[in-house]
Amino acid sequence: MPSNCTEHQTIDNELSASSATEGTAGQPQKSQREGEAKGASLEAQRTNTNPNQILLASTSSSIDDHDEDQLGTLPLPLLSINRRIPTLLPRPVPPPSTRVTSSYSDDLCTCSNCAYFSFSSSSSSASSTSSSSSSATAAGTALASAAASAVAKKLARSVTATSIMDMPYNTSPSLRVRTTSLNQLKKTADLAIENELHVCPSVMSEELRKLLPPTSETVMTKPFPIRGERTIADCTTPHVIAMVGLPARGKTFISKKLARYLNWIGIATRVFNLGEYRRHATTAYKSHEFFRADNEEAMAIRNRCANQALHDSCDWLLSGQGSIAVFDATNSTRDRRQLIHDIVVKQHGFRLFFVESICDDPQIIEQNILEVKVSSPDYLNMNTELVVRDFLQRIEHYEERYQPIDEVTESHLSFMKVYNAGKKVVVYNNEGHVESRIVYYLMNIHITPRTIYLTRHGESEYNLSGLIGGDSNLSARGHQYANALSTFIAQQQIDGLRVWTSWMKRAIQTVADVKAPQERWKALNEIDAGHCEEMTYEQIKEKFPEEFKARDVNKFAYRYPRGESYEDLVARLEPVIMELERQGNVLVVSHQAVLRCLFAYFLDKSADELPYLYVPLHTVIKLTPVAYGCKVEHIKLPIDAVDTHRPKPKIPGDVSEPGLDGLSGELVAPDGVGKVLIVGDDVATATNGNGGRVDVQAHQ
Ligand SMILES: O=P(O)(O)OC[C@H]1O[C@@](CO)(OP(=O)(O)O)[C@@H](O)[C@@H]1O
Repeated sequence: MPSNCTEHQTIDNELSASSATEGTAGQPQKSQREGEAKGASLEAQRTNTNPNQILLASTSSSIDDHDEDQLGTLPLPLLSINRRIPTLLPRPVPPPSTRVTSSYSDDLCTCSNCAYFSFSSSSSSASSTSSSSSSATAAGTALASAAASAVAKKLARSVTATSIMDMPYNTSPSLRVRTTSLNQLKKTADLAIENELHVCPSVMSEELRKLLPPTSETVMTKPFPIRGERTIADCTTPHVIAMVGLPARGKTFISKKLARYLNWIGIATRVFNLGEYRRHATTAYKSHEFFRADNEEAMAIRNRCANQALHDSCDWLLSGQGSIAVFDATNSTRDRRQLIHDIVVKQHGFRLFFVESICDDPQIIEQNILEVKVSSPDYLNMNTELVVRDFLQRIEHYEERYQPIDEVTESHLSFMKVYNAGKKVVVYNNEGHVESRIVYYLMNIHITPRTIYLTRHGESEYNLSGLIGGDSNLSARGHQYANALSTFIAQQQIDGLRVWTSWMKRAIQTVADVKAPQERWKALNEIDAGHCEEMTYEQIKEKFPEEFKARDVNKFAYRYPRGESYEDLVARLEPVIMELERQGNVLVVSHQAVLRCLFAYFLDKSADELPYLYVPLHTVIKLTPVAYGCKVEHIKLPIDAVDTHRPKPKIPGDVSEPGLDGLSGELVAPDGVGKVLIVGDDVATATNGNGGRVDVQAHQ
């Protein structure tokens, strides 16, 4: 867009700023190949420096038992009030030469507002540095009139005959609808309003503007921010989520699960578990006596640990490393909560949200003790019965002082109460986007035992020829897998199983014989490779070498021209995860990239690891929730298939390094995620555990 028009310059600047804050915008158009290599490496640097791209793995171990309520009488160490409140997820702004201000920047404006014309590239740097807003010079005007017809022609061409490759790259999936609108636009261009199309977008009618292809500007319309995009001010304020509740009420379960979810959607979150602080500070735990209110020595230790954990949570947020700290402790007295409020809200200006877990169902409590307390380091080598007895006494000590959050006396707090693992939920003073998402997520999770089965479709015709994307049929071996899968599923006798597939033929054909209710999810469709659809990796490298290299540099953030990135996929899959959380037993039949995203959610994998997770064909991944983690079993059904896994090459863009040969019987996943269970020809025998190898990893 010409930038010496004041109006345009403003828009340019906005767009530049917006490009700079978006994780995916700013890729040069085809005509600017010169700058692409540089742009790609800058993009990589830029995304690498975005802390939000690096999902923080929870530092908490599988250890639970943080139920260290405190009296809240000791003052917490004073933290500096003047410390910087971090603007989360800072993103260095790329130099102007690499910015693309707008997808219209190639277009020439003939509107009366503009006195500047340029036939050159879309990069804003040259024009923005050389121009001034008042430079409606006579020369410019003369040039304008001389060029007017050429401009009109060029615009007409660009509107009516824009090839897909000339379309802007920075399209978000949520906006894909606009691509379709372009066709409408082309038709419209033939009609009477052609003249209007020749004006710059800033002076176009709102109606017409809506039909133009998406730009970095329109990325803002995403339903919620994803990694690297902080379009909602609420997300820039650090949050402390403080748990509340008696011991064995599932606080650690909620904390860890919530952190895993938030990290997965791109909000860096870390759990600060008080039990771990206490165990680190002392090995003095001998029995429930430690938690008696009149045990002064122990109480002093507990208070010190609580102070330290809260202090560390705030420090971590202040350091800018993360956005949400989950303070996993009982926080079961009013005084303690007030103290947390004073530190978190009054002193630091952070947001504070309490999540109280209330449970009076003895079965749930007992199950919790048996599942996670028995294996706690507090009870090493202790007989289960003694553990249960000791723990119940520990709970009694807490009950003496426990004050549930009170709507009247603590009306200034924001909180939610979860009763009996989600039977009832109360939300009070809920504020802002982040809290709403937390509430929504916690309303959807449940603790009923169930199993999730993930599998890719059977081998497809495109898999055989190495083509990515498309919508091809199953190969002959793919059909064999479909048969084997239906046999396997039938043998598992899974209660109330539901089958979810993408809309792709290869996925639907794979479950043709599976006897269970089926649902098709468009959200489960494979990553959209845009211009690279139906090409082999070699062809992409040949035709778009810079693009191919850029993907290897940062595969998670890389967005295919007119297609999607893994980052986009995660955003697209959030509703699927939410619904999976609500369901019982589900078989999900989808695709390599999509299943990597789902798998990463369950295994708490970082954005760096996610795009390289090993999800081979003809293998069922069985996920069973256990304690705070997930048991993973890879069950390879005995039908050969090609291996479509392309490991991260040492040199970006290198296709010479071979992937794994799926036929060679490689057992261990290349990235160490899970192991492979090879079942013999007799699926029934092997999967019943009487034959074959069972290699299982539990991920906490
Ligand atoms: O992100 P990468 O590693 O390219 O993997 C995704 C690719 O996997 C493929 C196969 O190469 O998935 P699938 O066969 O499961 O549909 C492609 O369609 C898809 O583009």
